Amino acid sequence: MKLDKLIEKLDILEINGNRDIDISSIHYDSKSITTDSLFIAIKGYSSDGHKYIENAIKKGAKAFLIEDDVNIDNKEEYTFIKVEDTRNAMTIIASNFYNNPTNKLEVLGVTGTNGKTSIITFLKQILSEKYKIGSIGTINIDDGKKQIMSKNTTPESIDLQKYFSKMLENECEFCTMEVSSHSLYLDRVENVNFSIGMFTNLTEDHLDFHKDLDDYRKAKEKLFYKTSKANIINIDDVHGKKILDNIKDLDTPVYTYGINCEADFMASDIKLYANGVYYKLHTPTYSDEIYVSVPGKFTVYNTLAVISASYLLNIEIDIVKEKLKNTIGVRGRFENIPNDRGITIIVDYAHTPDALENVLNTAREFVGGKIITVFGCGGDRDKAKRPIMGKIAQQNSDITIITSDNPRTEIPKLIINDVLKGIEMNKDNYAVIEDRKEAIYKAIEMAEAGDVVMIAGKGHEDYQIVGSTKHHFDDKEIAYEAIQRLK
Ligand SMILES: CC(=O)N[C@H]1[C@@H](OP(=O)(O)OP(=O)(O)OC[C@H]2O[C@@H](n3ccc(=O)[nH]c3=O)[C@H](O)[C@@H]2O)O[C@H](CO)[C@@H](O)[C@@H]1O[C@H](C)C(=O)N[C@@H](C)C(=O)N[C@H](CCC(=O)O)C(=O)O
Ligand SMILES: Nc1ncnc2c1ncn2[C@@H]1O[C@H](COP(=O)(O)OP(=O)(O)OP(=O)(O)O)[C@@H](O)[C@H]1O
Ligand SMILES: N[C@H](CCC[C@H](N)C(=O)O)C(=O)O
Ligand SMILES: [Mg+2]
Repeated sequence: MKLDKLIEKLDILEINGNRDIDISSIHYDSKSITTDSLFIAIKGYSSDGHKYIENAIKKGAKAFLIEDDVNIDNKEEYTFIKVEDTRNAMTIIASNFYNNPTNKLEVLGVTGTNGKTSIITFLKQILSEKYKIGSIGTINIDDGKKQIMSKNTTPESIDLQKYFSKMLENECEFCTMEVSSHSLYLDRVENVNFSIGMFTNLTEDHLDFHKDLDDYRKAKEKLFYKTSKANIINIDDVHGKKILDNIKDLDTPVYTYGINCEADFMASDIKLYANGVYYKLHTPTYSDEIYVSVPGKFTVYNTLAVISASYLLNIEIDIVKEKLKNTIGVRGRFENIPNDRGITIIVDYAHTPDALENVLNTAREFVGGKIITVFGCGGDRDKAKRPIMGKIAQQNSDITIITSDNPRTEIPKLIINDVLKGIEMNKDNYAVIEDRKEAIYKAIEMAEAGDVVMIAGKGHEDYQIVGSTKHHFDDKEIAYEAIQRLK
C-alpha cells in the first residue's frame, strides 16, 4: 500500500521524506521487520521503540512513525512521520493497512474482570450453528481456519487488524472477542468497529496497572462508545450500574441483565447443582427454562449475557438452549479431572479474589467432605489482591495450600509472604508448599472420598513463568500424575 494512503487520517505534526513509496508491511517490533516496511516507534513501559530505528533500517524499513526527533546518518534516504502519540496513530494505520476489516466483520466484544473467556466460548458454540465464526481471547485466536495460542488476551492493534482481515478472507461473519482493560487503555482496539459490547463485572485486579477501581472502570467503559448495534450490561454489578448511567443516552441501545434487579434479561428460580445450573429466563418478549452443564452462580450471569447477545442477533432460543445444555464447558474453567478415588478435582482459572470466592462457594454447594484449595498469585501483577485472596481461600476452604503461580521476575517466597498477610496464622488449616507440583501432589494425596480439591489460578495455562522463561507446566497433567502415583 502507498504510504500516502496508509497515513491518510493521521494528525501529522511533521513529515520528512518521500510519501509516494510502497509499504509492504507494518511493524511495532523491530525484531519482526522485513524489507520496504514501516516501523512504528512506541515508548513503552520497559523500552522505547525509538532506540531500534537503526536496527530497523538494517532490516529494510523505509519509513518511520515517530514521536521524538531522530538523529541518524543518511536520514534523507528515509521517510519520517512525526505524530503526537505513535501508539494511537498505529491503530489508524493498522486499520487502513488491512482495509478496515471491522466495517464488514461483526465484532462482539466482552469486557469485565471475570467471565470474558467463558462468554466468548459459549457464544461461539451457539453462533457456529448458523455462521462461520472467528474469535480472539485468552486461550487462543481462531481465524476461521486455524487456531493459534494467544500471547495476550487482546492483541496489539496491528496483529488484531491482521487477524480480522484473515477472518474475512476465511469467510467469517462474526468475531467473538475478549476486550481487556489493558487493550482499551493502550488503544489496541481504538479503531475497531464493534457491533455488540458486553460488560460482565468489575472487581479487584490489575491495580498495578490502573490507578484505582474508578480508573479501571473508565478503561472498560470505553468499549461501549465503540459499538453500533447494542450494549449489554450486568446491572447487578455496581460498576455496571454506573456504566449504564453514563451510556444510556448514547445512540446505541442498551440492554441490561441480572438476577437481583429489574433487567431486560433476568434469571429467577435458580437451582445450582454439582454439574450445572438451572433457571427461569425472562426476556423482553418471552420466558423459558435454561439448563447449563457448567456449575456456579457465575454461569447464570455468563449465560444471561450470552442469551442477550443471541437474542439481539435473532438466534432461535431452541438452538441456544440446546447448546448450553450440552456444552462441553470452557477449558480450564471449573474443569473436572475424573478419577477413581471418589474425590472431585477441579482445575480453575480463578486468579482474582472475586473469582476465587465464587468457585469456592460453588464447590461448597455440593461438597460432601472437605475443600482443599491449592493456589498462588502471579508475580509482576497486582500485589494488593494477594492477602485478599489468602483470606478468601482460608475462609472458604477446610485446608489451604499456598503455592506459586507464574512468579515471573519476583521471588516466589516474597509473593507467598504477601498472600500470608491475609491468613490467620494461629489456625492450622493452611500450609505453604512453594513448588506447585508438590503442592498439587500433597492436596490430592491428603484428599478423601467426598472431598473437593480446587486447583486455582492457571486453568488452561500449560506453562509456569519463572524469571522470563516459560517452563512447561500443566495443572491438569500434574493432577493426573498425582492420581497415578497413588495407585
Ligand atoms: C503493560 C503492557 O500491556 N505492555 C504491553 C505493551 O508493551 P510496551 O508498549 O510497554 O512495550 P515495551 O516492551 O516497553 O517496548 C516498547 C516498544 O519497543 C519495541 N521493541 C522492543 C524491543 C526490541 O528489541 N525491539 C522493539 O522494537 C516493542 O515492540 C514496543 O513496541 O505492548 C506490547 C506489544 O503489544 C505487549 O506485548 C505488552 O504486553 C505485556 C507483555 C503484558 O504482559 N501485558 C499484559 C499485562 C496484558 O496486556 N494483559 C491484558 C489483560 C489480561 C487479562 O485478561 O487479565 C491482555 O490483554 O493480555
Ligand atoms: N461472571 C463471573 N463472575 C465471577 N467469576 C467468574 C465469572 N465467570 C467466571 N468466573 C471465574 O473466573 C475465572 C476466569 O473466568 P474467565 O476465564 O471466563 O474470565 P476472563 O474474564 O476471561 O479472565 P481473564 O481476564 O484472565 O482473561 C473462572 O475460572 C471462574 O473461576
Ligand atoms: N491475564 C491475566 C492472567 C493471570 C493468570 C495467573 N495465572 C497469573 O499469572 O497471574 C494476567 O496476565 O494478569
Ligand atoms: Mg480471558
